Amino acid sequence: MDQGHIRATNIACRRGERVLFARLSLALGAGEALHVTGPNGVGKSSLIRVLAGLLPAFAGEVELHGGAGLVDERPALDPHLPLARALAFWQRMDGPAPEAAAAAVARLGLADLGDVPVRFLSTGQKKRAAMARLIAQGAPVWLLDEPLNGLDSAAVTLIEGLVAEHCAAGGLAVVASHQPIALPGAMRLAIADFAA
Ligand SMILES: Nc1ncnc2c1ncn2[C@@H]1O[C@H](COP(=O)(O)OP(=O)(O)OP(=O)(O)O)[C@@H](O)[C@H]1O
Repeated sequence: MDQGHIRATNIACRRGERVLFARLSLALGAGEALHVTGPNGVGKSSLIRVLAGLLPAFAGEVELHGGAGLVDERPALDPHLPLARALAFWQRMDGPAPEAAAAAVARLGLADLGDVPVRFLSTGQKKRAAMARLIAQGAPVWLLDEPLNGLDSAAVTLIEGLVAEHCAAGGLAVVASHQPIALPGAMRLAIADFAA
């Protein structure tokens, strides 16, 4: 995997008329993880979108090196396609590694769901499918917005393990989660500390 890094310097985020946070800086390199915490509405998703380049920072700079993969609440896969075809589409777009894609499908317990249209998958199955796509992407930088939403306890443990493995392999992860997530050695950032 290529090495990635991400650095945000003195960023602020404005949504509508409100500045959600300001003077927020962070830096992560290979092997590091950051847990972004805070209550509903504090700006966790907004920070992830600023880091992903999907939302311009109101102030400050974001530098991201290496490919980035994003998993958030938005649909990751075509809802009309059977799961296997939806994943294969992205694997052709993203991925040099079909073996990694197949291994991810098996690891995430999706192997028997290949014929099921994505729109019929349960909330937890959709989240696991989004993670399978992310793994097959092979990007060093993972941006995860509430990756545990809708997951049962076994799937929570699985996602925690996948993030740990990604970091152990030299990737990095920024994980926004209002609920606890076991990320050994992770830094923590409470967005409320940067309220404007
Ligand atoms: N496009 C928008 N225009 C105006 N306000 C917005 C917009 N998008 C989000 N907001 C507001 O910005 C605030 C932060 O939203 P955000 O989704 O980043 O919070 P969050 O910490 O991820 O919350 P949650 O834990 O509920 O997912 C909220 O008050 C939300 O209503």
